[in-house]
Amino acid sequence: MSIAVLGAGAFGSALAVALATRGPVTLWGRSTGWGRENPRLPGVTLPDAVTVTGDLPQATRADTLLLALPAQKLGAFLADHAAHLDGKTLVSTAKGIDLTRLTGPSRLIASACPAATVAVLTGPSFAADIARGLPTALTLACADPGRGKALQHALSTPVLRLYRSSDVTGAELGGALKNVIAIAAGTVMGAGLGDSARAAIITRGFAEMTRLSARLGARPETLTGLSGLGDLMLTCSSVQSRNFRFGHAIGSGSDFDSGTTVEGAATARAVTRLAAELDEELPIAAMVARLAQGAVSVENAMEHLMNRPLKEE
Ligand SMILES: NC(=O)c1ccc[n+]([C@@H]2O[C@H](COP(=O)([O-])OP(=O)(O)OC[C@H]3O[C@@H](n4cnc5c(N)ncnc54)[C@H](O)[C@@H]3O)[C@@H](O)[C@H]2O)c1
Ligand SMILES: O=P(O)(O)OC[C@H](O)CO
Repeated sequence: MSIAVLGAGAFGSALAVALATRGPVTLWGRSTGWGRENPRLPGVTLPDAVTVTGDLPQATRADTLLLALPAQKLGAFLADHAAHLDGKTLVSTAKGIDLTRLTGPSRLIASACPAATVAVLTGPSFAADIARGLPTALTLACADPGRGKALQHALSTPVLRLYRSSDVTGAELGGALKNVIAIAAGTVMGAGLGDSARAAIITRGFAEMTRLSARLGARPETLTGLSGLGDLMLTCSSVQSRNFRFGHAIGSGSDFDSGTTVEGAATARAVTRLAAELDEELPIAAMVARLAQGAVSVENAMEHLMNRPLKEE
């Protein structure tokens, strides 16, 4: 299997570093003038086995392409480059729901590249941890069991352990939705509301994740696996998380660099629209969407969530 990573941000670069321990990897990016150390992944020198290129036709000669672009950029990228991508094995690593089409990456890929094999690589993993070779376990989801097994073996390393799933919908929803709840958890901590409040928001957020995912056809056990609960735990508890830090800035009224990729902000809006279409109530996600747009104060958001009608758990 020949492998290229498309998207030379923090995660694409980290995956290239990890997979280069197994053999040659091509890393494609729009701008690659930074040489062997990507500013999005500071302190990491790309090994010789990684070929960095800005030439997409060259990169897409590989049969397996890992798509490491932000979710809101993926649709346009696929539309622009479908001729180079269709027919390949395309593995999405994006954790978000497209705001215009209200679908996850797998359906975006399938509609732009109908002859491609689609897979999703997701789960608890900070780019910096993967690049440093720290032990990490992820989910590799592919509807085709044979192809899924081949990918699982080709993309695992002694420190990057992949579990296989055929539930593509569940795997990608877990990764997208946990980012929304991480913003909520960060907001709680930034506002100084305490660890108990964070536990409550994570737990009730997870209930929203499982409810929406079930409506969209995900298997419940996928949500309790690495791609759902596992990633939720990581992202809601670490300042390494950009979604958590974004929420923390909202809660504490601090500035936040708008150039940072924060998938949960747009995904909260997408989820709110999706929930309305499905007549499903997701109060935390809805509040995150409003907080992220500055449409409600933290105080009013918390008051609203705490004073909803009392209900059964
Ligand atoms: N960073 C992590 O720890 C991590 C871990 C797991 C999954 N992810 C997921 O990976 C995805 C990418 O995140 P990241 O951390 O690499 O973000 P990043 O901000 O570090 O990098 C994004 C990259 O995408 C490129 N890009 C944006 N639009 C593009 C386009 N139209 N064409 C080509 N390139 C384009 C940018 O130039 C940039 O290099 C996100 O969905 C994220 O949730 C990230
Ligand atoms: O930095 P974040 O919040 O985008 O999280 C990165 C990964 O998704 C964690 O698994």
